[in-house]
Amino acid sequence: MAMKKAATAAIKSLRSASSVSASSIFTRQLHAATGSKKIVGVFYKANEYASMNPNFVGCAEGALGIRDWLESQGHQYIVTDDKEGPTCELEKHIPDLHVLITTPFHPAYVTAERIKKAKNLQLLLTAGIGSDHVDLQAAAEAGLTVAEVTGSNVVSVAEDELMRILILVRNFVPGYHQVISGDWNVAAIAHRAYDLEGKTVGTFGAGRIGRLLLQRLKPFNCNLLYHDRVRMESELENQLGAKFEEDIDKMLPKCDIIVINTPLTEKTRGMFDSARIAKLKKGVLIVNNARGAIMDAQAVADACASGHIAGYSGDVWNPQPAPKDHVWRHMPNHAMTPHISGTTIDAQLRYAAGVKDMLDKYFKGEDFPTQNYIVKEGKLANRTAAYYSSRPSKRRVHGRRLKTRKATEAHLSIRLPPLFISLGVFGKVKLEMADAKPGMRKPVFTKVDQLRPGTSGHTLTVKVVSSKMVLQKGRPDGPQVRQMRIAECLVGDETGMIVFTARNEQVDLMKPDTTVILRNAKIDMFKGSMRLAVDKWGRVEVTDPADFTVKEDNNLSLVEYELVNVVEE
Ligand SMILES: NC(=O)c1ccc[n+]([C@@H]2O[C@H](COP(=O)([O-])OP(=O)(O)OC[C@H]3O[C@@H](n4cnc5c(N)ncnc54)[C@H](O)[C@@H]3O)[C@@H](O)[C@H]2O)c1
Repeated sequence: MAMKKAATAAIKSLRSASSVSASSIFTRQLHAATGSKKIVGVFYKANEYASMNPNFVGCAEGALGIRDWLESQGHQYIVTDDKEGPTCELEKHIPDLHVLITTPFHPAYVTAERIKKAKNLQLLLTAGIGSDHVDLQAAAEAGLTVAEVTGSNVVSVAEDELMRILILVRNFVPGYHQVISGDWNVAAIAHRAYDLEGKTVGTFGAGRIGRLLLQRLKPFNCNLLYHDRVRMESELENQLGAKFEEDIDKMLPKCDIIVINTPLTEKTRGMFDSARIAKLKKGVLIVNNARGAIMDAQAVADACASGHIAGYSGDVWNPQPAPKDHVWRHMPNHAMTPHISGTTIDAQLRYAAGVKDMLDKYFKGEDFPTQNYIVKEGKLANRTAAYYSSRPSKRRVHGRRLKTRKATEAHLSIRLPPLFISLGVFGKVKLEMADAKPGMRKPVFTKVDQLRPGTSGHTLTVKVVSSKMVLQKGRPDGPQVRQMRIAECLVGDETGMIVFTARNEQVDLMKPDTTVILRNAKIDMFKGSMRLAVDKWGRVEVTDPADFTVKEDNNLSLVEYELVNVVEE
């Protein structure tokens, strides 16, 4: 009950999300204090399974594989699964912890009350995606930073959704039970088993997971629909073969299968109530790996009982762990599991790497990757404010300067950069953030004019046109431990030119007329324009001179982008 209240409060309190202003809040400076930190992690306990796989880092015993690393730097790291009630282990550490790492799979509900008690708290990290278990408004008011590992388990969830669709369409679960119980009754399965081909599948939400699902569904020759706050670029729509539906209530009744892929917000909480469900096709199948509370639990159970919903599958519940008497455990035609889709071993390694990367940046006073912020030092991140805003008609997106107010969303890359993590005894593991594939991925070379805001993971061959040192701190033989040098370089190929920000040793490589390969480069925005950079996950390599002439009259860094309001109809 307490957990339910906390989650409700988290969303309710966001009603005034857009009214939180930097001046009205008490900001606990994220990077102000140095020295030893007390870090607490709350993860599910694995007991006898903990030692079965050295890469099982997502459990309490595995502790994200960062214990040795943290302790070697003098930090205190406490890990528990005990998260409920006034005497739980987590509660004991609330008054003096600096960082709290939580996960959606075993959510520690971070209520306003807990935040108030946590006087030293600076940073809340979600190992995974979805921070609705945190009272974000209270976190913002306390000046905290909340960040998650955006993109870390999107492939895991999209694959799982595809599996659930097939399980429901084929009426798989009763067949499995027959085998276990010694039965053999083909008719009991076959009378309601179908092919996926030719069915209409609609996703409510087409962000990272929704798009990956559409991509995976394309070869099945379905009729693919999507509804989202913002329409994709038409090129991406064509690639995915999906049709945009502006009105959710016009899309839903067309669907044989509905998949939920939006966050839980004030707007999506309880959206699928009995009235909306009544308007769905009789016999509809629903897959929901997004959040349990997007559904009215009883309405779903009733519709499963009446047959209006012919099958419901997902891994998310409200609350979690689901109580033994949760109505979804006992409704007919369900294929529910505990919250597992986003915590495959591959996903664990990715979100562990993401958490480690953010902690490292936190200790060094560096910013996190922009897309990870949910609340940044007391201010709701743009994305959060847009999703959670109580004003239904507006959304801020990053887009090219547009003549009309109606914009398509800037390309949202679903290819995220590779991450490397040193996992203590497990050694160095190569990780791909979103499109994980075993082994090394062949780099795909990009041309300069294909670069877009908000993208990363680019590999390009460019010539250095010019290089100008803009910052130099510390001498190699000086008292500072670290030297810092930054040069702004113009680099380009036959399609265009862009400013590349070179740091430290990179500066030495960026000599005019040199040809370099920039591996895993990313776009940073500086005063509304794009700049290219290569951080520690990428590489700058000098290569053989290229034979192209740089197209100097197409300087992408001179194109100004702005945040535009997109009016939803
Ligand atoms: N089950 C799991 O293990 C698991 C793992 C990861 C994520 N998730 C859930 O999936 C959700 C989606 O993840 P993602 O990475 O695709 O996020 P995302 O931010 O990339 O995409 C979310 C999409 O939902 C859209 N949206 C938000 N509010 C909307 C509204 N009211 N109406 C229409 N569209 C709306 C956004 O525009 C965006 O395109 C997460 O928020 C999380 O709750 C679950």
